[in-house]
This record gives sequence, structure tokens and C-alpha cells, in this order.
Amino acid sequence: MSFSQEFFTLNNGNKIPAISIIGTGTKWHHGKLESGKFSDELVDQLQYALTLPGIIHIDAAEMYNTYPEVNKALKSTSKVRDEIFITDKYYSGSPKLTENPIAGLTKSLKELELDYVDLYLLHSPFITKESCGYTMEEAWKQMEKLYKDGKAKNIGVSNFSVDDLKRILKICEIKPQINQIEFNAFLQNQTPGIVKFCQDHDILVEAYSPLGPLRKKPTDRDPGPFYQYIEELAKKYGKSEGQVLLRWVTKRKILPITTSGKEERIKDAQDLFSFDLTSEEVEKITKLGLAHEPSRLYWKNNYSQFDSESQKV
Ligand SMILES: NC(=O)C1=CN([C@@H]2O[C@H](COP(=O)(O)OP(=O)(O)OC[C@H]3O[C@@H](n4cnc5c(N)ncnc54)[C@H](OP(=O)(O)O)[C@@H]3O)[C@@H](O)[C@H]2O)C=CC1
Repeated sequence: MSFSQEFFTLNNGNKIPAISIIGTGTKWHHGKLESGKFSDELVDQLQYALTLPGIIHIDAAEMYNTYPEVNKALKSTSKVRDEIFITDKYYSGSPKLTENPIAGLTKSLKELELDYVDLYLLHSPFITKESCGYTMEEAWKQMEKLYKDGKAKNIGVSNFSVDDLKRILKICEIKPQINQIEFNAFLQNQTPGIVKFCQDHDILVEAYSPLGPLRKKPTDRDPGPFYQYIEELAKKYGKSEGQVLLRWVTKRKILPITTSGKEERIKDAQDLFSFDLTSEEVEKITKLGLAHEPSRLYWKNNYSQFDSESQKV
């Protein structure tokens, strides 16, 4: 069957490939203080991803320490720049890695040997005058400058709550295009009401950890109705369980960001639009997921307090 790709349209009219098939954090990241480490395996996966058809969406970040791998893969691909969509993120935690978002993107563009990134995000909302030397609002003004200067074709945030977004919306000249958060069937709101708020304000939600449920799948007992249904759909469509869950994310109008050390899984993710789920199937996955206990994998110190509310939509 011929390859087809889907896109989301952002609030500035730009298009973004509807899945990022290779995140360079989680299983790959070297930790913010572990500079000098290099993963040949990640380079291999990136190089493989870049041989697949369509626009390849790579998710990177300052805190992952994986720019050298991304740079090596970009140098060796025959894909032209327009066939690659690169996300980068400014790390605003403590200690800072670079002085501010402008300094951060200037440094990463140099390390990646690029003129621009397709999307630049504030990695977290934990930005205060005391910890960073500037407020969240001042950080956003820097993001807007990077956008206007053409260094970032789109700008956004990550791990922002409704209250964090309201602060940005109050002062922004350019609205965030994206909020990248943890989202999967077992965590349908990273923070209370966040998905609906973003969708009501035309801010595209990106989901990291979209395959969280598979990583939690019990192997020593009957996994229960959620997993049985995913297995049933995988069989019906001749797809993997991972593809069913990723497709469900896109049907919720959310962009999944996945990664894998296995070529087959990277290929399956890029081939996500070769099948579709019906609206009844989407609804049933949503409901069975909501009936499952919440499961949070990242930013637990900051957001575990919202676990019981995460399954309310
Ligand atoms: N903004 C933020 O704060 C954050 C952003 N991210 C971004 O999102 C990207 C993806 O996040 P991640 O949580 O890893 O994404 P996923 O939920 O897609 O998980 C990917 C992992 O799931 C495993 N997996 C895939 N299929 C199966 C299966 N059938 N059974 C069991 N395990 C399976 C893979 O293992 P295998 O390699 O063996 O295939 C891989 O380790 C990161 O790399 C990063 O770029 C992530 C966290 C936080």
C-alpha cells in the first residue's frame, strides 16, 4: 500500500507531521550533567528513521544531551531540510544549562548545525525570577523574539498547566502553538482540565509517553478489559498494539511523540495512517482507559498530587 502521512494545522497556519516517531529523551537521554556521552544506537535509530518515507519529526531537548547524535544523523541523511521537522526545548530547571531561551537556542542551533528549528518549547513552567533571573512571562517574550527572527518556525511550551497557560495568554503577542505534556489512556489529563483548555484555545497538545499503558501491561495474569480490547483491535486491523494506541492519540486530536530502540516499531509509527479507528472504537478506548487507575511516569514530584483528577475529562 502506498504511504500516506497526516498533519495537524497549528494556530499560526503552519503544518506539523501528526506524529513524532523518534524522541531523543527518555530511554536515550544522558542526563543533564553527563556531557561527553554518545550513543551509537541512537544515531542508528535516527539514521534509520530518516530513511523512511515522509517528513520525519524528531523530538530533541537541551536537557537530553543528545545533540551530537542528532547532528551526526542529520549530516548523513539524504533527506532535505524540508523533509525533517525538528523540535527543541529550552531547559528552564535548576541549574540552568544556558542563560536564557535566546542563548539556549543559539547554542543548540550551533551544535546541530542548523539555521532554525521547526518548533522550540519551554521545557517546563518552573521559571521564576529567583531561580532563573527572569519570569515565565519574560521567558515567553524571548520565545517570541526567536519566532520573529525566524530561528524557531513555531513556538510553544511543555508541562504547562491551565494556570501557567493563562499567564502566557495574558501577555503574549504570539500564542503558544503547542503544549507538550504526558498523555495516554491511563493519564488523560497531566494536570486538571489541561487537554480541554488547550483544545478550546487552539493550542495543539503533544503527548509524550503515549505508550505508557503497554509498558505497564501485566504479563503474569489476565491483563483486563483495556488490554483485551487493544489486542482485539490490533488483530482486527492487522496492526501492532502500539499502533492502535498511537492512532487513538491522533484521533483524540493530539500528536503522539514516541521512540524505540527497535527499527520495526519506528517504521510502524511512521506508517500510522495506513489504518483508521472508528469513532466508537476511539470512545471505547477512552472509556476503558479512564476506568483504569491513573499511571504517571514523568514529572511525578511536580504533578502526582493531581493523579486522582487525571482521569476526569
Ligand atoms: N517534555 C517532556 O517533559 C518529556 C518529553 N518526552 C519526549 O517524548 C519522547 C517519547 O517518550 P516515551 O515516554 O519514551 O514514549 P513512549 O510512550 O512511546 O514509550 C517508548 C518506550 O516504549 C517501549 N515500547 C514500545 N512498544 C512497546 C510494547 N509493545 N511493549 C512494551 N514497551 C514498548 C519502547 O521500548 P523499545 O525501545 O524496546 O521499543 C520505548 O522504550 C521522549 O524520547 C522525549 O523526546 C518524554 C518525557 C518527558
